[in-house]
Amino acid sequence: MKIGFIGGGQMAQAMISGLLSANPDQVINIHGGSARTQTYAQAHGLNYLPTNQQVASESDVIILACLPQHLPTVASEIKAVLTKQVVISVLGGVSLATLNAALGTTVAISRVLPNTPVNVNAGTLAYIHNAPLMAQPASQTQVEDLLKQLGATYLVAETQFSIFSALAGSSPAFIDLFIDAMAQAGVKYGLPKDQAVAIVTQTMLGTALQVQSSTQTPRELAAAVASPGGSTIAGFLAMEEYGLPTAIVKGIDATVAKDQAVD
Ligand SMILES: NC(=O)C1=CN([C@@H]2O[C@H](COP(=O)(O)OP(=O)(O)OC[C@H]3O[C@@H](n4cnc5c(N)ncnc54)[C@H](O)[C@@H]3O)[C@@H](O)[C@H]2O)C=CC1
Ligand SMILES: O=C(O)[C@@H]1CCC=N1
Repeated sequence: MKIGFIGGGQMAQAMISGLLSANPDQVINIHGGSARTQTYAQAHGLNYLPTNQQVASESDVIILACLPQHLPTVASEIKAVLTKQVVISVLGGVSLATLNAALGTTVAISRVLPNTPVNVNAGTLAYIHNAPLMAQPASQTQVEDLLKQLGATYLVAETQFSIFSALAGSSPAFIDLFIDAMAQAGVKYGLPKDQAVAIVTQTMLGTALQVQSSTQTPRELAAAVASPGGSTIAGFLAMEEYGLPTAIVKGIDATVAKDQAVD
């Protein structure tokens, strides 16, 4: 199976890194809007093609990884050569209806929302297939198997894509912000920044594994950390007083609103 990427930016590179780790022999065609994609392709042993149309005609699965605003141009370039290929779109906020209107109503399309940890095969990905793809069980399995190489996959209703995008697609940025803020506090108290980042990251990994394997809720696990009269409850209450939980929900509200405004 040949995979073709249209767009060679952050998300394409993260997916390519994950796909090649899972299968170093994977054939990947690619075209992007700038010369940088060609340089990137050469450095990673990809097959750089001079047009989006060639990527589309020479691939079995086409991954649309350009920006949402590039869709009309890209669709006009590839539409004529779409026959049996399956299209995976990772365009944030762009519905299957819009994709079908741009690419043709008979084209098999999967709308996918990945996140950057796909680059270490630890992504969180939402997917939903359109009717033509639903009518092709073998192609459906092909797409789902491809996505599973990149991380945990969730079949998500289209109405839930915006909140999924905020909680999984955008949240690596929010979590990076949290890690960095904690590490800054570490620096304030004399730790070297890299050591502080390593300590916070390891703690986050451990906590995530604990939440995943526990029957207790995150609130209950937090309560177990906060010894009566101890230091944790003092910090916890100060974070609440300064609005950390509200700030997070407001951030998610803004993220969802922006995503919903794309289509
Ligand atoms: N970065 C992320 O964490 C996530 C991104 N996405 C989606 O992935 C898509 C790409 O986002 P990023 O990689 O972050 O942006 P980016 O700006 O890093 O990459 C965009 C790419 O599209 C290319 N491009 C521009 N015009 C083109 C054209 N006419 N034909 C082919 N390629 C063209 C650019 O050269 C660039 O390589 C977006 O639709 C975004 O919503 C989805 C989930 C997460
Ligand atoms: O920022 C964005 O628009 C994309 C969608 C989710 C993550 N990155």
